[in-house]
Amino acid sequence: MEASLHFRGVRIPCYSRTPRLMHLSQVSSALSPSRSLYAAVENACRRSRLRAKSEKRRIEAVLGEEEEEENATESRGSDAVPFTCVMKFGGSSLASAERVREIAQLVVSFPDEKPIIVLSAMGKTTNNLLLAGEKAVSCGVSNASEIKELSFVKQLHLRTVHELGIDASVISVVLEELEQLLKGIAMMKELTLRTRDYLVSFGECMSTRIFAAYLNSIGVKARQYDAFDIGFITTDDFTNADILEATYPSVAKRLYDDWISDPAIPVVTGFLGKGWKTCAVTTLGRGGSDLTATTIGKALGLREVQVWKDVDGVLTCDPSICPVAEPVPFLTFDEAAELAYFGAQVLHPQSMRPARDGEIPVRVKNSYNPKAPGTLITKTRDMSKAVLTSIVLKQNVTLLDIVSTRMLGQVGFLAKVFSTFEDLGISVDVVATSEVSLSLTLDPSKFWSRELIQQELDHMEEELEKIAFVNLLQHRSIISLIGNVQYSSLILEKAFHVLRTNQVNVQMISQGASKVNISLIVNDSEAEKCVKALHHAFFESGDLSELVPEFGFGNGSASLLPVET
Ligand SMILES: Nc1ncnc2c1ncn2[C@@H]1O[C@H](COP(=O)(O)OP(=O)(O)O)[C@@H](O)[C@H]1O
Ligand SMILES: N[C@@H](CC(=O)OP(=O)(O)O)C(=O)O
Repeated sequence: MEASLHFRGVRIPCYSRTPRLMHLSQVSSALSPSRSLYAAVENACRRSRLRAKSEKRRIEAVLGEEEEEENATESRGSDAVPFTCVMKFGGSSLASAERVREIAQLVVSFPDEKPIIVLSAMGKTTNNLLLAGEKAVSCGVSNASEIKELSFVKQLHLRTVHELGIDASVISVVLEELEQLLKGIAMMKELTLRTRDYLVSFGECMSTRIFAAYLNSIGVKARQYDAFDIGFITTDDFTNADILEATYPSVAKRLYDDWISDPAIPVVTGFLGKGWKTCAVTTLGRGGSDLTATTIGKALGLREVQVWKDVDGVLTCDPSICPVAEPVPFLTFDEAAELAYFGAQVLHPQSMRPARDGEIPVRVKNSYNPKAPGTLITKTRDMSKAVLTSIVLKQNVTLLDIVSTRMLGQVGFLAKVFSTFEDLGISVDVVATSEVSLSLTLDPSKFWSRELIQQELDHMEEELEKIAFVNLLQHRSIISLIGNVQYSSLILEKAFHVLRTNQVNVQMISQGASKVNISLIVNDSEAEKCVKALHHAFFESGDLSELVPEFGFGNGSASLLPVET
């Protein structure tokens, strides 16, 4: 089993190099300032570092020239690279032939850009493939071809190629293979995580083949790439793989070399990689194409990564909860990462990491409304007039209260608790602690990771009960207030006023040393009501500036909008 450590939904694998280890130490400072907790985190870091070193040696042995290639990439420099940006289009932008046409027009409407295109699967293809796989397990081989979701996927793609006037042969082999795979699953009567990744990969493999063929058919030279064939090397954690450092030089070299020998717009599958030990297709977790895009951006040192969505940028709240949510014009990588970790579906939780490391600006745009300015995510921004940026809701989390069974001052209590989580591979989101007690949240839905099922929760409880009294509370929600924690008193005062008015009792609060996030834990049943009320108070009533003397009076909510640096 691969050793790994989870904090705040972030998996820190043993392969990691410095950036992720640094992230862990940043996370440690986000926790309440308890020495024992720091010690626990430090120990975990040390263990992880040692493992990372040995893994690094193994990877380098496998990949041989990694360092040389890295230097070669650096010396090429961004000026010499024939690409200026990544343009990533998600499933919501690619739901039909008409949308494919519009996206192609959008790509060519920026003549100054030399893009690398990253695509997700069309529409709801990934969900349909997953459902088809689940049905195949129990439907019997002779019925596998008739699975409703398979027919839906087939029809969508065949109709699309037909309507675009391109040859169906670009996807017919892929579709045949897909059907064979479902028959195989039906025969085996099981769907492993590895097979599940292979199954969903057909979505991105088809959308990119169709898009590249369409660009070529309208006279725009394009070349399709499967990410797993061009150097996207990942851990072997199927359904939630991590990109390994070796990916950056490999991908840069392949795209660059191909361009030099035969220039064409690259159209790359998002979401997919190749496990470094198994060599099997892996996926980067749901919504992982954003991460593919920022990885390519960093690999080639590009000017910008654009992620095209179906909303006008990152919004002040999930629009399905608050339809009046407004776009946030500017964000820092830290704010965007926090927003994504804490459940804002608009960005993949890990996607900011390569962008932050490579300092590549990320622009979130609306493919249905390209003129809208969107959200620009950069390393820094002027925070002097920013109070609250966005409210994020993560539902169905589990709250765990742990109280040491020993006396006050017991050495190593927190270290033991955290090593239990490490051993069980359980991800911790929010933590509040005193010397002998600890409250934390776990995310059982973990849609970008394996399921934390009841059995695992029971096992965890059993382990922790060896050293502590444990109280497990399910169906809780984390409301994250992303913004300028310099104004935390103001934010908290207002938030608590709203919650008190709505007769909601906050069960846990965590601000820690994070500069951008205050988390409040409430019951699931009250969560949406709270978010709506908070959004109304912070973003719809427009009087927040009056509470911040240095902002001056009477500026209204507009004065709270961030200013680009
Ligand atoms: N804070 C938020 N800002 C913007 N969109 C959000 C936010 N929270 C949730 N969403 C949802 O995220 C969706 C966009 O993300 P996603 O579906 O992953 O796009 P794509 O599939 O095109 O990559 C939006 O349609 C919106 O409903
Ligand atoms: N198709 C994959 C990967 C992805 O990134 O999708 P989207 O960009 O549509 O969220 C998924 O549905 O998870």
